[in-house]
Amino acid sequence: MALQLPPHDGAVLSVVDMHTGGEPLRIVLGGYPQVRGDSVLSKRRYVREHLDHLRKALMFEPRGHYDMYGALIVDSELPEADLAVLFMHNEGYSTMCGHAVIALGRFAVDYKLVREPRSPETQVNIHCPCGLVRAFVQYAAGKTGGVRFLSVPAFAFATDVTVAVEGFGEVTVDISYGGAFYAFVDAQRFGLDVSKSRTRDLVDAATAVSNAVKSQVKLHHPTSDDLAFLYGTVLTDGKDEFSPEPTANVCVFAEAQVDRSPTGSGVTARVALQHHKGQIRLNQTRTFQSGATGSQFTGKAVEETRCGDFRAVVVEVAGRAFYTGASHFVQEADDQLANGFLLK
Ligand SMILES: O=C(O)[C@H]1NCC[C@@H]1O
Repeated sequence: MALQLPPHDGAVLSVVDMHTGGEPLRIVLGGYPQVRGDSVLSKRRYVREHLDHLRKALMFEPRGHYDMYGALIVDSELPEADLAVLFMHNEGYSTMCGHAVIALGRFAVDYKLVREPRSPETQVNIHCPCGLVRAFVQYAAGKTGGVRFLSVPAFAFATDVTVAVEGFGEVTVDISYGGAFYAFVDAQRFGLDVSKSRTRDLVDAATAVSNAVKSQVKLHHPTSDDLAFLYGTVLTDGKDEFSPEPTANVCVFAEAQVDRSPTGSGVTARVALQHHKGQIRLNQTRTFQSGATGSQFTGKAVEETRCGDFRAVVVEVAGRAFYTGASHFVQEADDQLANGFLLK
């Protein structure tokens, strides 16, 4: 039987679903009204204020789930951008998402959002809320493959910051920026192992750290106040000194959401931190592994630069994304749960 839309009221939301290292990405193809704003950051504010019901419809149950992630493609104000994107998750809208950039790089080539694709790599300039991110998509014989991207300048914001964490006492964290701010802590501090412990225990510890940092540390970003918030906490295996062996981490972001991938923006921030501490040199490639799924990204600092007063680096992250499907989502006017719900 051919796919036929079921009875519905109102707009149909069409999406393509992908995953990068296990982390979902639901890309909106159609059904959103026009997103107003003269910059990507103002568009991010607009969707938060006017279109948040659509985020909930797509991210929450029954169409999504607690840990769903999405991308809405919008117009960019930058002439060099091929597309701009707003990221969405269980709590709102992030400023950077590496796993999404890896998926969107492929998507942009496959869905012809860029000029003629080139072998061996096609460049896709993706304007994220944090700034312009340059993605390079492997392309051969008409097929897209792995993606590497150069993110916005990343920097260590503060190291060895002691915060009082509810249930755990004083904890010393590092805070670093990779398009979004993260706190970093060795999971051993909580008697946990990022690859073996129960996800619920990792989430509880990471969430307690995020709450403490949010309430006790004032963040700022040189270019915009919209970027100055803590996105999450990355628990690590503590293996920060350079080694050819992978190092594992788990990222808990937004409202206790768990990244299945090694977290592209987290890897960016972690490489910046390692470079700041002299644990990794320019152009040394490190492998980062998700404690959740074992999936891997590579990361390396490729250039020293500045971001305001901060000494920063440009970090390259690489990984692979895959398609999982495409859907048309509908709502019925008399469905009391049509707007979505989450089980906590
Ligand atoms: O890869 C990343 O950067 C992201 N994945 C989910 C949380 C982060 O935005």
